[in-house]
Amino acid sequence: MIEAQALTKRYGEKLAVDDLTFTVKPGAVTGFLGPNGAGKSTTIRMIMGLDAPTSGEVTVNGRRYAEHAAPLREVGALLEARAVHTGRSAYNHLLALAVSNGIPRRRVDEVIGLVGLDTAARKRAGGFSLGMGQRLGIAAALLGDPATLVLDEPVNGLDPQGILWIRNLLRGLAEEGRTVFVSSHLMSEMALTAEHLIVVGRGRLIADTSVSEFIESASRNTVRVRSPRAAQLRSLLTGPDVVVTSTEDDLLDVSGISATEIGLVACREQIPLEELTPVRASLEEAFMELTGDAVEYGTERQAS
Ligand SMILES: Nc1ncnc2c1ncn2[C@@H]1O[C@H](COP(=O)(O)OP(=O)(O)OP(=O)(O)O)[C@@H](O)[C@H]1O
Repeated sequence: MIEAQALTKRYGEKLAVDDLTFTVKPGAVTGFLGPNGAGKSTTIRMIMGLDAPTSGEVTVNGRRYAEHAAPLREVGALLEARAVHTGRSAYNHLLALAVSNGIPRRRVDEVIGLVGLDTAARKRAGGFSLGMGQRLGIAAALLGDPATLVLDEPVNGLDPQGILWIRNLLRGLAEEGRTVFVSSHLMSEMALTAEHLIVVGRGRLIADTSVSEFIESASRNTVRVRSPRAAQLRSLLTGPDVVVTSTEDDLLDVSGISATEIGLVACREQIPLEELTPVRASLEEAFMELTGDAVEYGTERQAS
């Protein structure tokens, strides 16, 4: 559990984090979203005790980071999305961390297995690809078997397999009952990984909502329908909320009625369909809409 209470960080004139209050609960992946410069990394650094708040506070599992006797056992973090540059093998890197934190040696083998680095563990970590470096970083975060995990932009620069792997891993860790807090500026990725979202802009809280609520509220979902008898189908799609637009003779963009209902109407009237696609592409747009003011405000302020 992570609890921020009126958390504020000022760097000179710059208010990087502005009065943030939120709770990150166990048992779910919570996405921490915001445009560049929104204050995500600063917030994460304060969670991890790497930066002191100007005012307010943030606790992990009920205490400030520095107050934990064995912080690595409470919270694990992946702070930088790049490979570890080290002459040590992955195994020795993890072993050194374990030894200096009083973590038993057998846990090193466990985390290596967990992140799938078995065959590479004895190789020099400096030669790792970005994806392997991420796995090693996550192994280090998991070393103390912490109840809470914090990851700053873990999918940056990863290929699709790497992204899928991280997504499944984070979900699995949340299913085990852990608190998983993961920052990103990619709404689409978070929609697939997280159940809950905390959205910030210009250091301020913009939204604290479930992903499903966010998707529901995110502009109207549409259905793309292609049919050689589009005009006839269009005349049959009626209802108080139904809006149909058309950019091509055989193409309809329909909102206010589900793909299933459209399919049933077409079937009943024996109208052939060549395409029937629910379009949920407005997520990224909705995120831009939500954070747009915050970004514009930032530009204005910086310009003045
Ligand atoms: N040490 C620092 N000194 C001065 N300003 C800082 C410092 N660290 C961050 N800032 C400023 O605080 C604001 C928030 O930065 P932060 O890195 O936390 O944002 P972010 O949401 O993580 O952005 P990004 O997605 O680009 O990483 C930015 O305007 C940044 O320039």
